[in-house]
Amino acid sequence: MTGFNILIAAGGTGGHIFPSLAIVEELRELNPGGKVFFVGSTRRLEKELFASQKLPFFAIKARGWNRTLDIDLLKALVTNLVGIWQAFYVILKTRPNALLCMGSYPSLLTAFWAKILGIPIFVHEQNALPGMANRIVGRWAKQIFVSVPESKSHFPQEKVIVTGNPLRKDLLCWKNRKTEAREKLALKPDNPTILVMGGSLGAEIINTTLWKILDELIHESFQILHITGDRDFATACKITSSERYRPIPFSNSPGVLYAASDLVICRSGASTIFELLWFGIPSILVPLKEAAENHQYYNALWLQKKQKVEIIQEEELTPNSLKEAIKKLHQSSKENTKQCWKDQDATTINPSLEKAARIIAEIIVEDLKGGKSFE
Ligand SMILES: CC(=O)N[C@H]1[C@@H](OP(=O)(O)OP(=O)(O)OC[C@H]2O[C@@H](n3ccc(=O)[nH]c3=O)[C@H](O)[C@@H]2O)O[C@H](CO)[C@@H](O)[C@@H]1O
Repeated sequence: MTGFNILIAAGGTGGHIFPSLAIVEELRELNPGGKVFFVGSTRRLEKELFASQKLPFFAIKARGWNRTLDIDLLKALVTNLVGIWQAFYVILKTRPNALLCMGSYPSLLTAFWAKILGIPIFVHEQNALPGMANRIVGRWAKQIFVSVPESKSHFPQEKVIVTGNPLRKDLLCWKNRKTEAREKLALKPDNPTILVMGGSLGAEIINTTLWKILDELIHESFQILHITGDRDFATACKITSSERYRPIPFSNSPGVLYAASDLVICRSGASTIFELLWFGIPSILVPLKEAAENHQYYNALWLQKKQKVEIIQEEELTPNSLKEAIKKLHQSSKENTKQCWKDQDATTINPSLEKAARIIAEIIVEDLKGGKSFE
């Protein structure tokens, strides 16, 4: 038995890629001798991420389209025509026994060939409101894994399994380790600590609003860990000389940053939401308004039902509204428990988070053992 070739289509943003990396960690154990390949978009994030993990990666062209007859539709058509042949090349080159689609347009183009060639397709959807690519691919899929039950109704029900959202081991292992995390980061052990981040690409609007209240926060003894994204990092380094402010361009291991923090200010992409749930950290969420069909807002509402969340819509994000939200969460934490800012450890709200990657990998491998392969 030499193992199976599995092709994972995950592109565009970290939100599709990071859960797939968690699944790969499990596939390595369950599918020894097998190979995992990735196909995604031509963005820099993917190339760098997969190269750093030494994972074989193919970049193909793909993009979404408007449903109106205009020049944009023509451009999309040309791009996707090129992409679809690139996807065919990837399939020929990797000869996969199965395709796992994590969402995004490259996965749609790759799934098109898998469907024609009879390669079993699996889908994982991270968001409460599924994206268009996954909604289409879901019709061709053998099994659909979803992070939350709320997205079930958008897919053929009989194929759906609610698995939770796969999180990387390197992140899972930092739960309930605040003291150690602060030591590792050389932070003060008792000062309230805020982690500020955008999605996988950073968020300019969050960065600039934070900078306007930074002096006040520092003065009130907050320590701030700020993932700025590459673009704003140089500016962030010049904002203050206070050692209570730590700008970071991007972190390959955000687990330690979450673990050290009492409050997170961020976007509400799916992976971020589940990471907040895992750590049980109160958060201020600023949903990305231009995200398809406003799905980040629905992600934020979903988390709000489970734990302390203040939602600030982009048009309402001002230095004042941000300050008020921080004050509110800080205050309520202090009232709830005297220890709160020190040891606000998560209760395990969703135990499947720990197992999501394993469950998905197991189902795919077991299915392949019983099924026929593409040779
Ligand atoms: C613009 C857009 O359409 N964004 C979508 C994209 O989000 P996007 O990739 O921005 O956001 P997610 O919250 O899903 O994922 C971000 C991931 O990046 C990681 N991270 C971030 C910063 C850092 O320095 N290091 C690091 O590892 C986070 O830990 C997290 O795992 O995919 C998500 C999942 O389909 C969607 O919900 C988002 O709406």
